[in-house]
Amino acid sequence: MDQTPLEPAQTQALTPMMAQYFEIKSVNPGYLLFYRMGDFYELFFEDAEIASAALGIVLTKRGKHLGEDIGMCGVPIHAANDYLNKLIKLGHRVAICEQVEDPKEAKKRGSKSVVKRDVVRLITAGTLTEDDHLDARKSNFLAALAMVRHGETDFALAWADVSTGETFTVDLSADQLQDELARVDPAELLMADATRQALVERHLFAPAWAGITHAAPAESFDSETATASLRAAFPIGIFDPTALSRAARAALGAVVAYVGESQKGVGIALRAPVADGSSRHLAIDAATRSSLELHQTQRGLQRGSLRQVIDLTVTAPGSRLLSARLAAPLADAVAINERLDAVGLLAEDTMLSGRIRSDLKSVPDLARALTRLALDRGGPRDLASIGKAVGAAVALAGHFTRLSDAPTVLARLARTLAEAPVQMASELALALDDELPLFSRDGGFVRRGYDATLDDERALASATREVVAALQARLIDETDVRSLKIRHNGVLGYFVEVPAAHGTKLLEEPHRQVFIHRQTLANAMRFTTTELAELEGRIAKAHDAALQIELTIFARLREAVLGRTDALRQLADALAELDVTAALGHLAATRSYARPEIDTSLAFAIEGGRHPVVEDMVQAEGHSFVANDADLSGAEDIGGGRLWLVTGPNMGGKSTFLRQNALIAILAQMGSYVPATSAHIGVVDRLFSRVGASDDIAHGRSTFMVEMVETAAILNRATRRSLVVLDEIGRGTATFDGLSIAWAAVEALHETTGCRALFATHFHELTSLAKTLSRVSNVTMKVREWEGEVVFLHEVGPGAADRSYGIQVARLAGLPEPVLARARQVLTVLELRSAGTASSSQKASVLDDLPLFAHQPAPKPVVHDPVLAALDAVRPDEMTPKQAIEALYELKKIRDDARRS
Ligand SMILES: Nc1ncnc2c1ncn2[C@@H]1O[C@H](COP(=O)(O)OP(=O)(O)OP(=O)(O)O)[C@@H](O)[C@H]1O
Repeated sequence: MDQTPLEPAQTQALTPMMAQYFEIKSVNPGYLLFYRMGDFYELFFEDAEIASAALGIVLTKRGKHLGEDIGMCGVPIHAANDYLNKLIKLGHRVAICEQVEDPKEAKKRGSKSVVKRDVVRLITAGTLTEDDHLDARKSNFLAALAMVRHGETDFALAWADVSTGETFTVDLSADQLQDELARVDPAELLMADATRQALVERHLFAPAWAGITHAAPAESFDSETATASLRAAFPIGIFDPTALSRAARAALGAVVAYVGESQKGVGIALRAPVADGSSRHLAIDAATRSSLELHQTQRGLQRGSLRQVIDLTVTAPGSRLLSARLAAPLADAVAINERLDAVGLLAEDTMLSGRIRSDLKSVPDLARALTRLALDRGGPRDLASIGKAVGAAVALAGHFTRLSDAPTVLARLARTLAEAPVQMASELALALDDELPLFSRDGGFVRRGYDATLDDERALASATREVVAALQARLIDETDVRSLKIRHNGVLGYFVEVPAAHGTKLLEEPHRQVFIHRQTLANAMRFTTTELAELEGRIAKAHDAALQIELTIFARLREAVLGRTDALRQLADALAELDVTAALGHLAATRSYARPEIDTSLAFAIEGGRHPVVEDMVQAEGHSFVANDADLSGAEDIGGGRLWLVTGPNMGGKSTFLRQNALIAILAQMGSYVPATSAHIGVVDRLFSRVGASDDIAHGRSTFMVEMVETAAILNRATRRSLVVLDEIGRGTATFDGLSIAWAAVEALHETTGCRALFATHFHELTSLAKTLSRVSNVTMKVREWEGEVVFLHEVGPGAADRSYGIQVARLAGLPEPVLARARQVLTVLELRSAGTASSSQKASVLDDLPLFAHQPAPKPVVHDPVLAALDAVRPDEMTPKQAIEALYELKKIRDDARRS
């Protein structure tokens, strides 16, 4: 244990340890340095201040540097993971600096010499591999954004989940950046300073990136250097870096460099990159993702998101794949139908899907275990996980044998499962014990009977323990101390212990020839003997020998596993895909979802559609969800898809109806059945949904400004194949401006874009557009008025609402009655005025008081009352009875006079 104090600097010279600290710190800028000292990681100077504040641990001092106190705080090794987790979640990066030699070696160089230390690993949000740090059901991506300029500016994004090895690249134009990053949702984003600056200048740097972005040196984005490093990182033959664009090469190069640097020479375990062309996917922009609450609600919660409702997977990798599919539904009818065929079979054959799901439950996270082994960070439990996964795959493959005509996807999965490396798995099952330690260095993980030499060494070790017992019995006999015991602890090793009362006996002749005193405690005395020391040596040797054999076996098994990396990765993919398929089948079967008909038409015909999340909530409250139809189907020859104008009262269910149709499109295209009785959807290329406004105060944009920027994006980017779902465009400004903008937007969507669209509005004037625009129809959310109350039927029917029932809703919300009464009064006059039937006195009496907030009830005029004034003047305590009677008469007289006047 190296506890060399940081001596107060008498001169400006550094102590050797501080010199070492500064040297290591200077090559790892931007990282909190966890500097190993004995059983602690210590942090110094500013790092200590940051960590103590972030972790709530005590900031102490340790010596001085340049006359100033050196701040210090430390975390114990055994609890370091928890502290690391906290720091990483707060966006910090940590360099782990270990002692890389035995302190005894350092001592040999002189008593003042410092133990050699080096950084063995950089821990950052995007490069985590341990289960302790990772969310099992979430991918953890490190992304790098590269920018190259040659006339036009090109961008590319590369991203990798270091824990599973999955790696992707995509080329992007400037206007795709925000959407793609919202899809990938990286834990850490790298870019060169110049790129960041250029993005900021062009208003392309999204505020959400600030917390996850780290600067990477420009050199690591060099596409030429990258070519060489990529060739080294990925096996030739599987991947050719020159097939990538310059930008993609640069981005991938930066990912590889950063991962390599973070693992400090242990190597990188990434899979051959997949070019993830965004044209394969249904494009969903960042605002749509957040408005539809796909992965989390707008308040950042999992509960209430679409994912939470549809994720019935039973394994963590399955859940990650489902999440990825939800983030990137397909845009290719053939591929979607292939997925649906597989889901369909499992939805119908509930026996089969039940068996599959029950077998999958015990399948461990193969991909992450494999990566840990590849990075030499894995232990016996990772080996066992792999064996278990292979074993389960074989059992799962068995379920498919009776299927004669399996859908393409299931047939492919069944083939991969059947090809699982069974022999390797049986070897693992033979070798590994049932109870396993976390680390191989702890030993005791090889099953008895697997290796004869190991069994011999173990027998020797336990035999020597029996010899210890025999020695104890002999020593008791020889000394006649019945309470003599041979014990063991970490400091002394084996020793003889006798109660204090007998200690002196052993210090005297003849026993002092045999017993060597080691320690005196309050009530015991400890000794050793030459024989015991020898025995201890033999036990340690046998134990060491056994451990060495176990480590060799571990290394061999690890090599065998890594030799099958490709097959195992494919197996991991297949298991995850099977889980997703079975989960979607289960979802379809248990929630009455229907298979959507997917083709390349411009159809969008939903019968009995439901909102998957609101349905759950409404049902939980004991109500039933009202299903609604939508038909936006169009055709090229009539100019495109249809546009429904949805009017209706507040709280009537407009937003729910709009959102449910967008969600049905997403579910259908990710290859899931949908909450409807039937659905026919011509593949949508882009989905835009603006339901529910949000401020972007952090970005200095008002609600209205955000709405206009987003509307502009839709009008500029939507195509005939798109689905646009818009809620109350134009409400954030003056009525006429808002109405005009909404009016023009509907016209543009109808005349120019021709996309399928739902447009909810409170501007009832818009409904007259249905008369002039051929593909526009009016629908309304039905309500019934009952005893002055409004009853929401949540039912969509043809026609236009004539009123919004805003005041009734305000009443439900608890607005004070006087305000409601006044609102009713104003509303009546406004309605009469717009109908041109208000009388002049109505206009004068109410409208003069507009705008609304000028209507506070006028204070009552202060009327001078002479009786009250006279009464005020009366001083009863100062009056005689006679005066009192006179005052009474006077008051009555004043009252009578006042009445007369
Ligand atoms: N189809 C439905 N069946 C049953 N309940 C529904 C249905 N649609 C909506 N609701 C219920 O009505 C509530 C209000 O719905 P929603 O937010 O869609 O109304 P809205 O018309 O958009 O209101 P606003 O115009 O005030 O935003 C929902 O939270 C839900 O509880």
